[in-house]
Amino acid sequence: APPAGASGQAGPCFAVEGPGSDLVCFTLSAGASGRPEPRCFVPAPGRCYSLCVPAASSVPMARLHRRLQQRLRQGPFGRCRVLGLLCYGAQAALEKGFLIQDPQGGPETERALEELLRGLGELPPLLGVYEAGERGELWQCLWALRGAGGRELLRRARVVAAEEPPLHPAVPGLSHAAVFHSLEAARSVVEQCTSFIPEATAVLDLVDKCPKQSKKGEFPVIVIEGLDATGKTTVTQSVNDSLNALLLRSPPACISQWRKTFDDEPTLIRRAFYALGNYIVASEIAKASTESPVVVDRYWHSTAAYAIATEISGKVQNLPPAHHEVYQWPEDLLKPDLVLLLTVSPEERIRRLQGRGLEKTEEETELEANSLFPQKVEESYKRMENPRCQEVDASPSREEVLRTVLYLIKKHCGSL
Ligand SMILES: Nc1ncnc2c1ncn2[C@@H]1O[C@H](COP(=O)(O)OP(=O)(O)OP(=O)(O)O)[C@@H](O)[C@H]1O
Ligand SMILES: Cc1cn([C@H]2C[C@H](O)[C@@H](COP(=O)(O)O)O2)c(=O)[nH]c1=O
Repeated sequence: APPAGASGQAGPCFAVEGPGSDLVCFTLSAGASGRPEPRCFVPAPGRCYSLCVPAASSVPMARLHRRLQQRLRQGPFGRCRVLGLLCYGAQAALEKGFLIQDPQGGPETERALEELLRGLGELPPLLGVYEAGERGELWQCLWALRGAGGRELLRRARVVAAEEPPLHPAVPGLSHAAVFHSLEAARSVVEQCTSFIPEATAVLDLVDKCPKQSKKGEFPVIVIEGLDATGKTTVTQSVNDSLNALLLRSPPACISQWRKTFDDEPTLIRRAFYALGNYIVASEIAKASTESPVVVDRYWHSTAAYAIATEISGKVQNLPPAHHEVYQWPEDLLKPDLVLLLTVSPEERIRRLQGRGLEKTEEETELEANSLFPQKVEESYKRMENPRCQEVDASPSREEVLRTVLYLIKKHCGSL
């Protein structure tokens, strides 16, 4: 079999979220490298496979990745563990894919993967198959699937552990694939969706009708941010009553009926939709703040924080470091005067989520509230800059939280 690269140099690097949410990194080597095998693979008699989709920032590729993700949850893959895989390298753009661990081995999973890949028809289908060598070492065979059921071995390389990169591999691509820093960047993604999401045209029409470069009026604009069930709706409504303000929210009412449609799309498209929503809200703020104070339930900080936390797998430490460009406010988006971040302990948030009695079971609520995701969202909020979020402990009674919030508004925005 051909070695890994003509010069025998190591191939691309891969990162997979392993047990305990640690990022497990591995690379390919032409022969013995002295490095140990990575920890994320199933031992014999299980089998492991991988597949990758290039360029997560392109709409067709993001859709392809989503299709694969959905298919890998069904049918013959039910017994497999499917982990997110990132393929990165010095020159190459980030690729996103999957590591499929079949604990039983056997030919069914490989056959089903071949069939899945051949059915895609948009990419040269490449399938990584992992196999143990004679001394227990691990090899990756990269197969190109050809017509009439044939396949060609492109490379066979030893799988060895790699050091974790200083930045999570998804960080460099965040500004292209998830956190849009201009109206134009988000608009161009949604524009590419008009042929398969009819609602995208309506969203673009609404955005295009908004005056560009909206300017704030003389009244203060206060944004309330925070995780689900931290009390934003409760606070915004009471602040509104107290200040005789106008209440707005992101995404704005005029596009919220299409939210479910965009929520079902790949993150690239979903994030562009939320980003555009903020520009519509900005024009609503501009108008309203000439007449009264404005309170906004979620705005840009939510859009960015949820996007970052979704894209960055693993632990809170994997987030982009403080002061990274993803935490900066977009230059073309109207800025509020004050952003308050409501925080409560995970236990109190569970109580409030359960108190609302929505469709989740107790166990699901606890899992959601204790997972790393809300921690990453909250930490991202705290790293936002210019304007930064001012944290408010929202665990006391409704009345006390309202008093604190009104005090902060008065302090920052003067007499109202
Ligand atoms: N200070 C408080 N003390 C106790 N319960 C509260 C307090 N503030 C809000 N709640 C309750 O917590 C639950 C969640 O509050 P709320 O709906 O205001 O949160 P939210 O942040 O707007 O949530 P979401 O973002 O999911 O819409 C509600 O049942 C609400 O009555
Ligand atoms: C505005 C906005 C929201 N989201 C996410 C955050 C929450 O989990 C849900 C629901 O929010 P809501 O307050 O109940 O409306 O939507 C997001 O990911 N990006 C955004 O810009």
